[in-house]
Amino acid sequence: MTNPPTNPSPSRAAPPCHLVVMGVSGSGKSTLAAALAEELQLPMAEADEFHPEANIAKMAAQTPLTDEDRWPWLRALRDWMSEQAQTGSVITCSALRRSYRDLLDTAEGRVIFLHVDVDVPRLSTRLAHRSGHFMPPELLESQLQTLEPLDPEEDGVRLPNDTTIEDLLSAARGWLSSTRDAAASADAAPFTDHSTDWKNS
Ligand SMILES: Nc1ncnc2c1ncn2[C@@H]1O[C@H](COP(=O)(O)OP(=O)(O)OP(=O)(O)O)[C@@H](O)[C@H]1O
Ligand SMILES: O=C(O)[C@H](O)[C@@H](O)[C@H](O)[C@H](O)CO
Repeated sequence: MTNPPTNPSPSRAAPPCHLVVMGVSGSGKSTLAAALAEELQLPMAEADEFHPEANIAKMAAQTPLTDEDRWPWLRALRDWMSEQAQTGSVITCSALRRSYRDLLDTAEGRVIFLHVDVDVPRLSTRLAHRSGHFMPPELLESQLQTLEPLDPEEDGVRLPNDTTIEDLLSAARGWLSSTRDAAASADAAPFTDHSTDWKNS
């Protein structure tokens, strides 16, 4: 994870937001989250960094995590998000079930879910070509079975990642701009954008 920016903009007036980049293993969460954190100059954390060693060992041994394995991990992540309430944050977290997202949503500040979604053949290919990651492709089936897509009343959006990473980033920018504009017109912009103009970049 990275530390909060040391020189946050003094003009930051809008309520900060937490962007939870969610989805199954290998969907592209880290790729998107890193790009957004850089553009928005927000602190970023990878949920994998919050797993106890026992969880990592379990997954590496091709055993899916249970709810009981996940609750303490999700609470630790939620607490980190609350610590970033002054700036907002970007985090990667599978957040597969609605109940997991509801827990994360108790962090201080607005919590937005960006669901990175990839069709299964592409996902399998990308995972097969990935190396140096503890998560085995054999757990993909369990990830897909556990995944509960965003409900309409949840604060967030599904972003397909079936083409290029640039397309994914562009879709995320577009949706975040529109939700920012909607919130601004209700006098509650969701976050301060530090890039020059990310709508047109
Ligand atoms: N649009 C894309 N086109 C091609 N490759 C992609 C695309 N998006 C992601 N990838 C690749 O797919 C792999 C998985 O991406 P990434 O690590 O970002 O996923 P993740 O959801 O963070 O995975 P995990 O949860 O298992 O850590 C990486 O090798 C990444 O470079
Ligand atoms: O809820 C889970 O089962 C875990 O978060 C997994 O999704 C992995 O940690 C991650 O995908 C690997 O990077």
